Amino acid sequence: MLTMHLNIISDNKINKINFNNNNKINLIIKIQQNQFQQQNQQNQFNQQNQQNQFNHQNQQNQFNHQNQQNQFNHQNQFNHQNQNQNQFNQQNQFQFNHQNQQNQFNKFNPNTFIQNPNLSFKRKTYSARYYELKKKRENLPIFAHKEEILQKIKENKVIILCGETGCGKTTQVPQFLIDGGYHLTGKQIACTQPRRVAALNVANRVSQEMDVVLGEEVGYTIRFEDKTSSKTIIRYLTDGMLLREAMFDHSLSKYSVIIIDEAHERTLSTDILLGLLKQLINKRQDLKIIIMSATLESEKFKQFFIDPPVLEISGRMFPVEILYSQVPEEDYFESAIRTVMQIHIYEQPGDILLFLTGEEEIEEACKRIKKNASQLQGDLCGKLRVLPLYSALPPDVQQKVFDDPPNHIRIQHNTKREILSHEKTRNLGEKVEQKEEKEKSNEDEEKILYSRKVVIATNIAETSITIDGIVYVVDPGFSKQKVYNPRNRVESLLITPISKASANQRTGRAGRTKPGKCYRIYTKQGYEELQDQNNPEILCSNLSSVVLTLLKLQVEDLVHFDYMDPPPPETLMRALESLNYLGALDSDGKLTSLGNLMSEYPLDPTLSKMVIASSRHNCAREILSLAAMLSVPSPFFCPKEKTQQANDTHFEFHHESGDHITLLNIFHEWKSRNSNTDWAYDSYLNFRSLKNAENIRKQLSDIMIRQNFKITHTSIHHPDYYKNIQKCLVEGFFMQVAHLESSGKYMIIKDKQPVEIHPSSFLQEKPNWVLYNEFILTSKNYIRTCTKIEGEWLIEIASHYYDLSNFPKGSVKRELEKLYLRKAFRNKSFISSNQNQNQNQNQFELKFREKSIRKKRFSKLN
Ligand SMILES: Nc1ncnc2c1ncn2[C@@H]1O[C@H](COP(=O)(O)OP(=O)(O)OP(=O)(O)O)[C@@H](O)[C@H]1O
Repeated sequence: MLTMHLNIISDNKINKINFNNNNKINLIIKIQQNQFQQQNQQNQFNQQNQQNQFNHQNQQNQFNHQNQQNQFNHQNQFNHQNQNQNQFNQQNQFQFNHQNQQNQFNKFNPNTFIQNPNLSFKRKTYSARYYELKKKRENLPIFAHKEEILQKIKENKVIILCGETGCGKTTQVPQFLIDGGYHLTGKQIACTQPRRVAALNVANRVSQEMDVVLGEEVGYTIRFEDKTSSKTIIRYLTDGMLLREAMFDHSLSKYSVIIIDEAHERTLSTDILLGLLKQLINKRQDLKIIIMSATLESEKFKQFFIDPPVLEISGRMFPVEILYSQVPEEDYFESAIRTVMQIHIYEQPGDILLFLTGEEEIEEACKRIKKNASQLQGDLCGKLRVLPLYSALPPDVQQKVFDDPPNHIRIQHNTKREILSHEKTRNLGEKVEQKEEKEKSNEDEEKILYSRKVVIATNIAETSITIDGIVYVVDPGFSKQKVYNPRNRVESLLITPISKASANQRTGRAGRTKPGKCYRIYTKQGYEELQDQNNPEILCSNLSSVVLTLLKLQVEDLVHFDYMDPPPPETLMRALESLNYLGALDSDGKLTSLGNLMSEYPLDPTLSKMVIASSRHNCAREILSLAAMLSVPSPFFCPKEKTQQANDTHFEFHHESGDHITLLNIFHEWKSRNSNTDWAYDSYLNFRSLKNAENIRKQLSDIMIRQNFKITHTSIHHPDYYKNIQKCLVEGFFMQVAHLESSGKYMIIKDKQPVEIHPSSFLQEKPNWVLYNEFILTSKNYIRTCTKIEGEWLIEIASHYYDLSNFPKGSVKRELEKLYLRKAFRNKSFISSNQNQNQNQNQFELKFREKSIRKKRFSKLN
C-alpha cells in the first residue's frame, strides 16, 4: 500500500511529498506553496460542485412534476434586447470604417496571393463553387486583416488572435499562412480543435474553399482516423492528437506553424500543449505559434507567453439578437422545449440549435419535440426535422446535422401566413387560438408553412462549427462539466451553469450565414452572474494519461512543468500512484519499460496495461477486440418504438459473466457475418460503432506487433477461454472493483463508496466481486460495463494493491484475509512472498516480450 506524507515548508516555498510503499517507493517532489493552496481551492470547488449538483437534481425532480402538468400553459417571456441590434450596427459601422482605413493604408488587394505564383497554392482551373466561396471568404471580417496577421506572425514567434465568433479565424488563418508561404519548406500548418466533430467539419469546409479533395492538401487527424496524405499542407487535428504526435516527435518537426484554436476551452491537452510549445519555441527558431479564440482571457495568455502581440478583430458576419428570459426559469428543460416549439410556429424561416447537457436529455428532448411537432403539423406549420448531436453518436450520424435543411417553404392555399411578435406572445395555447381565429377570417389567402431542422446538441457544437441554416440558438445555460475527486479517483460529469465565454460561443453559432437570434433561457442578471471563463480541465480531471504522456515527452519534473494553471498536487499524486500500481512508473516516479510501452497506445493506461498483459494470458486476440469495443460509442441501438424487441435481441448476445464478454460476443458475431450492415441493423446494433471498433482493433494490434508482443489466443473450447479474458481484465482494472456487502449492496473497494450496477448491465446475478469500466455519478452512484470476477484473481494479479497491511478495516479486508489464507494453504507459502509479485509480473511481461523478439530474430537468421 502506498502512503504519502506532505510536508509544507512555507518559508522557502518548497514542499516534499514522499511516497512510501514499504520502503520501496521514495519519490520526492518539490512543489510550490501556491500549488498547495490551489489544492485546497480545488477541493472546495469539487465539494461545492457536488453540493450544487444534488441541489440541482432535487430541484429538477420537483420541477419535472410541476411542468408536466403545466406544459404549454407556462409563459415564456423574453426581454427584447433591441439595443443589441443597435450596438451591433454601431460596432459594424465602426468596423467597416476601420476596415476601409486599413485597406487604404495597406493598399491591400485580396487577390494578392492568386497573383503571386511563388507563394500561392494554385491550380490551373477552379470550379464555380470555388469562386462562389471565394466571394464569401473575401467578405469575412478577418479578410481585411490578412496582411496584418501575416506581418505580425513574420515578426513574432507567438501571436494571440482574438476575433468575434464567425469572423473567419479557423477557416481563413491557415489559408493565409499558405499564401504567406509557410508550407514551402515542406512543412505543414497544424490547427488544433478541442473536438473531433469540429476538426472534421472545418477541414471539409476548407477543402471546399481551396477546391481540393478532403484528405489531400487539406486533411484532418482525429483519434483512430487520419485523413491526410503526403500532399497535406493544412492539417486540422484534435489537441489530443497533436499531443500524441509530440510523444514520438518531440519537436513537432513536421509543422511550420501550430495554431491552438479555441484556446479558451482550456482542455487538458490544450494546456499541456501550451506548456510544451512554450519550451519548443526556444528550441525551434523556425516555429510559429498562433493562439486563437473569440472569448479568450488574453491577459493570462499574454503573461504566459511573455508578452506576444494580441490582434483583436471586431465584427461578425451577421448580427445576432440576444433575448433573455424576464424571470428565472424554473425548469430549463421544459422551457427549452417550449421555446423551440414557439420558434417553429411563430418565427421566420431558419433552423434551430438547442443546447442541452447530455445524451439522455437530448434523446428525451428529441422525443418530446417530435411528438409536439407531429401534433402541430399539417395546418399550423411545416415539417420539423429533429437531429441529435453528442459525442457518443457515431460520426456519420453526427454529420447528418450538417446536411442541407429540409425544403424551407411549403405554401398552403386558403389560409394566411401569420407571424406573431414576441410582445403579443403570452402562451402557446393562447397563440394557437388567436392564430386559428385569424386564419378563419382570411380563408382565401395563402399560408406559408416553414419547414426547419432543429439540432439538439451538447457543448460539442459550442465552438468552431458552422451549421449552415442555423438562425435561432436556444441556450438554457447549463452543461456537463468534469469534476474529479482524487480521494476516490472518481471522475464525474456534473450539470453546472456555463461560463460567459461559453454563452457567447453558443450565441456565435448563429449569425454565421445569416442574421440570427439567441434565446437565453436565463435572465440578463443571470448572465452577469456567470463566471467569465471555463474552469481549466487540468484542475478537475484524472491526470493518469497526462502524466504518462508527459513522462514519455521526457518531462521528468512534473511539478515544475510550465502549466498555465498547475494541477492540484493531490491529483498529481493520485495519478503517479495509480501509474505506479499499474507498473508504468517505478518507485522513483520514472517511466518503466512497461510504462514506455503503455504510453504508445492511444488508450487510457488501464486499457493499455490490459492489452499488453493479454499476450501473457493467451487472449490477445480477444482483448484487442474488447479494448476496441470499449473505445467506441455503445453499439446498442434501441429505437424508442421497439425497445422491447431491441432488448430481447441484445440479450441473445449476453454472457453470464457480464458486459465485457457480451461486447466481445457482439464483435465476434459481427465479424462472423462478414461485417454485414444489414445484420447489424436487424440486430439493433450500431453499424458505425462496430466498423470503428474493427478499425481501432487493427491499429491496436499493429502497435502490439510493432512492440513484439505475440497475438496469442486460446481455443473457445478450452475450459480457460473465458477465465483468461476475465483475469486479463483484472490486470488493468484491479483498482476498479466493487464488493457485495452482507447488506446486499455493492461497495467500491478501498474507497468504501456505495454503488449500484447500472440497469443496462447484462449481469443476471449479484456476484461477490465485480469489476467495472466506468463510475457514473447521477442521482445514484452507478458502475457501468461490469464483469463478474473471482476474489482470488485480485490477490493473484494485484497483491501489491490488495496488500492487507495497509488495507482499510471491514468486510472486504476480512474476505481478502480468508483468500490469502486459502492461497497460502494451497501454495504452502507465506503471504509476504506475494508482495513482490507485481514487479515480478512486470519483469515477466518484459522477459516475455524479449523472448519473443529473440525468437523472431532467430527465425529470421534461419
Ligand atoms: N460549413 C460551412 N457552411 C457555411 N458557411 C461556413 C461553413 N464554415 C464556415 N462558414 C462561413 O465562414 C465563416 C467563418 O467561419 P470560421 O469557423 O472560420 O469562423 P471563426 O472565427 O473561427 O469562428 P469561431 O470563433 O466560432 O470558431 C462563418 O461565419 C460562415 O460564414
